[in-house]
Amino acid sequence: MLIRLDRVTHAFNGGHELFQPITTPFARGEMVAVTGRSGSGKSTLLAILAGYLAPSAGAVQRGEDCRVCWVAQQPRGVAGRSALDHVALPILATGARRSEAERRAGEFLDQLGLSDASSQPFETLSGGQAQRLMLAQGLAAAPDVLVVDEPTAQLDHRTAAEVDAVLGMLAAAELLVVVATHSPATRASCSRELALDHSIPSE
Ligand SMILES: Nc1ncnc2c1ncn2[C@@H]1O[C@H](COP(=O)(O)OP(=O)(O)OP(=O)(O)O)[C@@H](O)[C@H]1O
Repeated sequence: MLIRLDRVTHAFNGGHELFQPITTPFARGEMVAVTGRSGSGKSTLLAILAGYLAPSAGAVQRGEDCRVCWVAQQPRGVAGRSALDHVALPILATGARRSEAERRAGEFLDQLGLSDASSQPFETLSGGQAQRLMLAQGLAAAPDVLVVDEPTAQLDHRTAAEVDAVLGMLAAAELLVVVATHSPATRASCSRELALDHSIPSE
């Protein structure tokens, strides 16, 4: 077990609880979809899982040395820097030599089908390539848990399908992947779903 939620929910600033209390374990190799209408608390739950936000109710248990990486909804990168540079950065941050960091970054790019875009500047990547680059960068940080917020929201059908396939592959690599999504296709590629639809009304 990597993370366990015990009767976790959240209310901002003394307001209403966003979703009914959740009790569930999360293990390696799982790919969990967090679903629900807009405002149901998907991003909030991701932030709780990532440890960025303490829930207003319930308890979160996290395995020792559980490394979490957050992949944001909007790909963010540095114009003028190559795809390879973006993935090498978290590896360099661990103290690796540049040659070693670039070799390993190349492997992550390859895994995500981005080998051909390795030397392309960030701003020339397509939406799908940029989203996959964010996943490659997240992986390069060697996390146990990859938290992914709406990875396919901005993508066309075909590119979204590519990203969904990649997410499934990551979970198969013994990571825990938790993905907030509105997409039925993304949900279908997950091993289970946490539906926040039965949220508590504000009245
Ligand atoms: N820091 C905050 N302070 C107060 N309220 C917040 C804060 N962050 C989010 N909220 C509110 O909490 C509710 C849930 O937000 P959240 O972003 O978790 O929903 P979501 O399900 O991810 O929505 P979407 O699908 O639109 O991304 C919303 O009503 C939002 O306005």
